[in-house]
Amino acid sequence: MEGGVDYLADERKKAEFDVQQMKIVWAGSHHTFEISDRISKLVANDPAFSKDERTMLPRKELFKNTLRKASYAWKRINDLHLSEEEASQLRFYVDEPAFTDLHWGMFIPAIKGQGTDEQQKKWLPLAYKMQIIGCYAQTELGHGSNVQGLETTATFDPQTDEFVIHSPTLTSSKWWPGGLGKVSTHGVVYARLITDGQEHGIHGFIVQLRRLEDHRPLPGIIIGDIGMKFGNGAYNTMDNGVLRFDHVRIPRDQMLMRVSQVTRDGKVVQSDVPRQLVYGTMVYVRQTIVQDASCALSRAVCIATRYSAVRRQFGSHNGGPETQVIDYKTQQSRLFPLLASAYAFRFVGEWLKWLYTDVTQRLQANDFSTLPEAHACTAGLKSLTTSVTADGIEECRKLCGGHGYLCTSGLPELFAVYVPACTYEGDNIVLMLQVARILMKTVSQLGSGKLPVGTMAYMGRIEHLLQYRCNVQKAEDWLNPAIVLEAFEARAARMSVSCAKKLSKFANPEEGFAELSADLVEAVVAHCQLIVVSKFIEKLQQDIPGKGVKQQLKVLCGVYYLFLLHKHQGDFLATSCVTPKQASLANDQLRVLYSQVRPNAIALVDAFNYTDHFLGSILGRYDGNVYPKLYEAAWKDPLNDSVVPDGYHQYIRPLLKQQRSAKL
Ligand SMILES: CCCCC/C=C\C/C=C\C/C=C\C/C=C\C/C=C\C=C\C(=O)SCCNC(=O)CCNC(=O)[C@H](O)C(C)(C)COP(=O)(O)OP(=O)(O)OC[C@H]1O[C@@H](n2cnc3c(N)ncnc32)[C@H](O)[C@@H]1OP(=O)(O)O
Ligand SMILES: Cc1cc2nc3c(=O)[nH]c(=O)nc-3n(C[C@H](O)[C@H](O)[C@H](O)COP(=O)(O)OP(=O)(O)OC[C@H]3O[C@@H](n4cnc5c(N)ncnc54)[C@H](O)[C@@H]3O)c2cc1C
Repeated sequence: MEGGVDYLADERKKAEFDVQQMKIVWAGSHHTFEISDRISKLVANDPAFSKDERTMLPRKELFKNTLRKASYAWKRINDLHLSEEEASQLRFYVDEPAFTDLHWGMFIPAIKGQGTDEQQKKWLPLAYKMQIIGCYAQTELGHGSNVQGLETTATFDPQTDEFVIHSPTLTSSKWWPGGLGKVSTHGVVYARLITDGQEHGIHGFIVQLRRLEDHRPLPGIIIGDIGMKFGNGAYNTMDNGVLRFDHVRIPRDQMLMRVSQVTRDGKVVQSDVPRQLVYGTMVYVRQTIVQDASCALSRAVCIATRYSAVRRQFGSHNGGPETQVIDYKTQQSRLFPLLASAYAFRFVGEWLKWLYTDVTQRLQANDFSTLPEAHACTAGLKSLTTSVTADGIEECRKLCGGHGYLCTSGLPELFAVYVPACTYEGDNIVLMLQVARILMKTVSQLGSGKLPVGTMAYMGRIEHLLQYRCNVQKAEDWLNPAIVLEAFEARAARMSVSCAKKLSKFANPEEGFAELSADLVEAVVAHCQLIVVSKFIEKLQQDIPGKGVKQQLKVLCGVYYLFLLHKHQGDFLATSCVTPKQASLANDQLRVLYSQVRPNAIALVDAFNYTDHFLGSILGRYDGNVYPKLYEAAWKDPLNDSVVPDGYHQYIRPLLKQQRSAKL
């Protein structure tokens, strides 16, 4: 803090809860708090990880700088003997998308999830020591969402006991894989398996792409970067790549064979593992993306909240200070639901991590019963949380007025880095439609004796939910979690049943599904919002120590669900889950909750425990010392290196001269 002055000190004094305890709730445990606190400071205090110039660097320099940081991070991880958890925190706080994200986040998980024990034994030690660097090469120029439509082929040659990997068309070129363009030595490449002239669907293959000696592509491989992406700096630190194969041969044992095996004589043997496990890495990453959504959103909210307390506009009385913009009700009604959503996504992410761990343990014991639930929850929640977060970051930029548009606010880069999350790991609409299929299947099975399970269990009470009438009579009734849950359950169930009824009128169900897809997506949103609300409410049933901490979380939970109710009141009214009067009472209660958040707002964002380095934002500085730092930063722009700009003599002077002579 400059001169030790904390311009937000008065705001911090207003807090009605124990911020230190809230930091632990946010981190998930004492243990994770301690690690994230220590590692974030370690990164922040190391000048090698500085990120000042990122938005101004040309691509080549930017990329080289990322390589430098990634290699230095790896050195620190080894020198300090960091655990896997600490190492992943270090990469997180370095806060620069890099090939290492794909190596650790997809290449290794793909081998772990789809490789046999033998394959894992061979490849994982090399990958763990980074003696090979891997990417996840699935998407092609012509096909991304439709995985079954991929064109790359892997044809078994029984003569040599090899697969021949080939790109038969331009559209079969691999296109997008991160880390592929310039760095990866290996990839898990997804291709159509062909043996004896027969097709056997999409499978993963470990393919070496570059020579380990000099990094040149292996024969038959064309490889490069796909070009600049949205924004300055941002995701351009990543070498998303293009890759073509011209009959590249790999040994048979490099097909990932947990799901199916190809024998020496070219027979395909299915194990008792479901074929959907080929998609398992995506389920894993979608789960991590839900956790990341709370990080990205909380970061934007932290910047917008601190700046809203610093910024003043209008309302000065007798020469006194103007009003802090955070005190405007409109500012609160845009900002506080995002603050509440950040907490909501944190808790649903925590729960999803638990669900995923549970599913993984079951899979290891050959119990595949919970795989559809894992697919539905990861697909639906990935879509919901990334869409809200991407929109939320942009809303935070607007909440910061003009200064939010400056790169030094940190928000443009955060948005540019974050927004592809709505597309990668499954386009959000495509994933919602996957959940819609599962919802419609669940509704169609009601009454068959097969009880819905997991997050669909509420559908088992369909008779009751179809008859439900909300009995809210006064605004405070909306603070009762049981009432809220039932209203959200009834809305989701009724929207699904309504879609199912409409679907049943179509002779061809696929045609009906396509025709009704926009309605189905709305039903899925209602279902996913119910999951988030219910997991927030479940969190509040836990023992949460610390003065006022649980109370603050209750307020945020109320803001989260009442804001949703207000925003989607069309759904609630159309399905007769609430009356117009009850919807209006919900909004009254929401305003009361906003005023309860107000004194705690700064402390609630301090609880994220972000360093100024990680936030990367002058507007979001911990000390609130915004104006001098903005002023100082402007002078560092390369345009200000000279008083008279380059190009003056060539372009400005002749222009001015011409104007003068025209006047004369
Ligand atoms: C400066 C600021 C810095 C700030 C930084 C801040 C924040 C950073 C934030 C986040 C970063 C976090 C992480 C980053 C990580 C990654 C980004 C980088 C990499 C991205 C990688 C990728 O994108 S990899 C490619 C991903 N591709 C996809 O997701 C494709 C989507 N398509 C599909 O999944 C499928 O094709 C499909 C599901 C849409 C359809 O498949 P198909 O086989 O045709 O399925 P059917 O519809 O016929 O269904 C068959 C049955 O299978 C079931 N099923 C489908 N999928 C799954 C599954 N995954 N698991 C289990 N089961 C599945 C389906 O339900 C059907 O079941 P039934 O037969 O029972 O009906
Ligand atoms: C930054 C970034 C990093 C990536 N990293 C990787 C990586 O490491 N490895 C990798 O393999 N891939 C990667 N990808 C690719 C990514 O997974 C795909 O782009 C993504 O799955 C979306 O597929 P698509 O591009 O084919 O979109 P499309 O499917 O072509 O989508 C275009 C539009 O069509 C709509 N649409 C498509 N199908 C339907 C349907 N059935 N019904 C209704 N609407 C539909 C979509 O909603 C969207 O609006 C990355 C992408 C990005 C942007």
